[in-house]
Amino acid sequence: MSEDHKGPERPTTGDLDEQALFYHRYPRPGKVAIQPTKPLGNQRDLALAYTPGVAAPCRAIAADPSLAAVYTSRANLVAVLSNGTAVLGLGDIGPLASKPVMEGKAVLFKKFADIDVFDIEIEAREIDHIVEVVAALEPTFGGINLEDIKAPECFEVEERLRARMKIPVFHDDQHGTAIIVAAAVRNALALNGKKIEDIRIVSSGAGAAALACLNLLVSLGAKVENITCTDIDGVVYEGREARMDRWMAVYAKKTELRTLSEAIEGADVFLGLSAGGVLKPHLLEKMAERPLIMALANPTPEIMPDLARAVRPDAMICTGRSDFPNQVNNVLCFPYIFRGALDCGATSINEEMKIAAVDAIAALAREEVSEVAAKAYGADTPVFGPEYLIPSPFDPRLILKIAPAVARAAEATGVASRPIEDFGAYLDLLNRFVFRTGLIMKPIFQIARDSGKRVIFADGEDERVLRAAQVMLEDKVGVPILVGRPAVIVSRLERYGLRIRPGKDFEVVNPEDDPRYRDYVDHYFGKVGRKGVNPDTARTVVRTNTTVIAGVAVSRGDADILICGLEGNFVRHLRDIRQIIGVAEGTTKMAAMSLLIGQQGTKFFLDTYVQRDPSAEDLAEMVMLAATEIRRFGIEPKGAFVSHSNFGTDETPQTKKLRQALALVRAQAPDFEIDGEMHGDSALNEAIRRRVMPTSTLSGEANLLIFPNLDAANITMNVVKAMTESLHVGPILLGAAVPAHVLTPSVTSRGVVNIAAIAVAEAVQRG
Ligand SMILES: NC(=O)C1=CN([C@@H]2O[C@H](COP(=O)(O)OP(=O)(O)OC[C@H]3O[C@@H](n4cnc5c(N)ncnc54)[C@H](OP(=O)(O)O)[C@@H]3O)[C@@H](O)[C@H]2O)C=CC1
Ligand SMILES: CC(=O)C(=O)O
Ligand SMILES: [Mg+2]
Repeated sequence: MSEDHKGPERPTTGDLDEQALFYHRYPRPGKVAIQPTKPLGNQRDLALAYTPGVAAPCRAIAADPSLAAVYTSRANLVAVLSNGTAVLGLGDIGPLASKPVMEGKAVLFKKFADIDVFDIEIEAREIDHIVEVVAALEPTFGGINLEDIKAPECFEVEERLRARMKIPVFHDDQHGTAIIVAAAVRNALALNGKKIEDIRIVSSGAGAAALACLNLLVSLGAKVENITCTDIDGVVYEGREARMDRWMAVYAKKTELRTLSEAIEGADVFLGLSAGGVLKPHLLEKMAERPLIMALANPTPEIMPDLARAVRPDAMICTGRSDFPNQVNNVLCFPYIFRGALDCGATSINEEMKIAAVDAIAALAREEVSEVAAKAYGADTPVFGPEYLIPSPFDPRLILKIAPAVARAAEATGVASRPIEDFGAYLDLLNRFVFRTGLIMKPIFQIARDSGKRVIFADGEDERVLRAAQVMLEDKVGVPILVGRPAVIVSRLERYGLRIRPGKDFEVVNPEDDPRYRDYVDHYFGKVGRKGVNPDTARTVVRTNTTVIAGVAVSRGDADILICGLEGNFVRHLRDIRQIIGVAEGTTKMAAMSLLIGQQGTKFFLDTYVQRDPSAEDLAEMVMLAATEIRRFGIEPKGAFVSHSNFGTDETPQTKKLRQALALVRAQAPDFEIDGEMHGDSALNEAIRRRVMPTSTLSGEANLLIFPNLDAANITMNVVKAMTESLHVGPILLGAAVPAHVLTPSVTSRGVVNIAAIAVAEAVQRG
């Protein structure tokens, strides 16, 4: 055990090296560890995981090797393997010193694509030796990611391994880099109007990355005669005596040019995959109009972007670093190309799969950025252009676009040994990984789709609502109506790069100027006139309180659903809804349910926001409302009244209330699986419950937890949410006369879409 929780004080200076050393050292050395995926808590587990039980999967695999994908982690396990001969731009620092980079790649595989990795650093420099070591690893892995092996050895190593192994072998520095470079070049050309067959390219570097990039650009249309390659010895020309190999020789031409300084004259693209600082600013003056400067050496680029920008304000500039725009780095590719390849059991990663990845990445940069993705970009939401040629590595859409495209290409070219049968289900799976809400929300979205139900948003100027409105329109989940000033809405839509426009795509209710204003005031006064509101106040309120405006719209039938609460106080919004919309027929009070979606599962909590101290009758009523709501998710509710008392271990007014509520629910719905009062662990664990109450009418795990009061429900929900990093969907308001929901200010735009879909589904089912 080497965990050191205390450690020294964090570095106080901004020195990146010092901070990086601290990061790598504490609280335990390194960046990765192994995480078991099965329980190992008792003798029985041990007998299954290890001997004698483990013999069963061993025998099965011996009889049918394809079952390794079923009984072991092989199909999701990749080797990140290096001999340390070209570690970033640090050069030949050896395998041991390369380990932090390989651990780093392992983390990226896991974080971005849920792929498990063993980082493997080998002491092997000769091609034969490397090939033998790697080939011998085939039984362990679903794929091999070669990393930081220098040219020219890397080319032959990869060629020979690809021929020998029946799993993907992919040299990331070559192909991962080439895929991103090709996507960035394609998008840059779309902006500067140049054609790939006409552009002149000069490379600094003729190693693994540079040559692979040039090769891919050639296969996409660039002309070999328009490419000049340079390395540490200057221009690669026909007949030169300095280093030359068959891979470089492709680009060696008859030329009098000898230096980068000469070769860069008139170039449209500078491709730097060599070493820090080799491109002097004055050389940029010689490049063609609107050049593309790709200074991709790590950690220090061939030229720093600010120096390049000072000389060539018209240039599009990319680096390999995270601290500048346009990060052209293979991290945008390798997690996802392997995700797609592993998921279809690809036996290799071929040209078609690489080009599918290029297409997907290039197209993604041109799409609008979702709010989830916008978080990846910090304060400013990017819009496709010179400063945003390719997506950020944190863009959650990368996996959704690249992995299926790669898997399809694998299948089309006959290298998929386990073709994906249902791409819709596959996308759901990827979505679940990305958004976690994906699967449980699916039935709701299905009910909501194409319904045409109109959802009015009281906070129509809010960025989250604007983003949600675009998603709703694209996914046909209801028709948004926004309360807000049209000019503000338009300018914000433009700022966030959203395509929808008021009037054309959705309706706006302008609080400052709407022809229905007088009617709305009359309607509102009719609802609240005898509740202490005079006509003057009503006029002011209908100008200024957007929840009231939206409530009146719904009450008059100008909209079907109300969503509010992104700003302000929950209780005040609820008061407006009570006054204008009221409770549903046959219901006495509203309540609020929260849905938490976490790695450990999905749970509904009741009542987390509305009723402070509900009576037994109130509880029974809200449970019945909750059950209807939960069934919309395609889930059969299983309720537990939770308490400090476990099946009568204590007698308090609260426990009596819970028992009465249980009796009332049972009387109304004898088939409802519900029981109580019980401890929280009894609710979630059948074995624990059966020990104290063998005849409990609840089987399995409760999914609806009903609390005796607001404090207990809200506190528990928030603690669970924070401890399990669960996603909160809701609050889902139960019992309003028409679907209406009060969100909380921390909601995300995805949260807005989720609640809108829930409300639309409710409106559809209510008819
Ligand atoms: N942004 C990204 O995603 C990626 C960036 N890279 C970066 O690209 C660079 C090269 O990596 P890789 O191709 O794997 O390594 P290689 O060792 O295979 O190639 C390095 C190339 O750069 C040349 N070179 C080295 N120093 C100079 C110099 N001072 N002037 C001109 N040329 C020079 C080498 O020439 P010679 O052989 O004659 O020494 C060789 O052609 C590294 O900085 C790496 O970090 C690599 C992969 C991905
Ligand atoms: C990014 C990367 O793989 C490199 O610089 O080597
Ligand atoms: Mg590398």
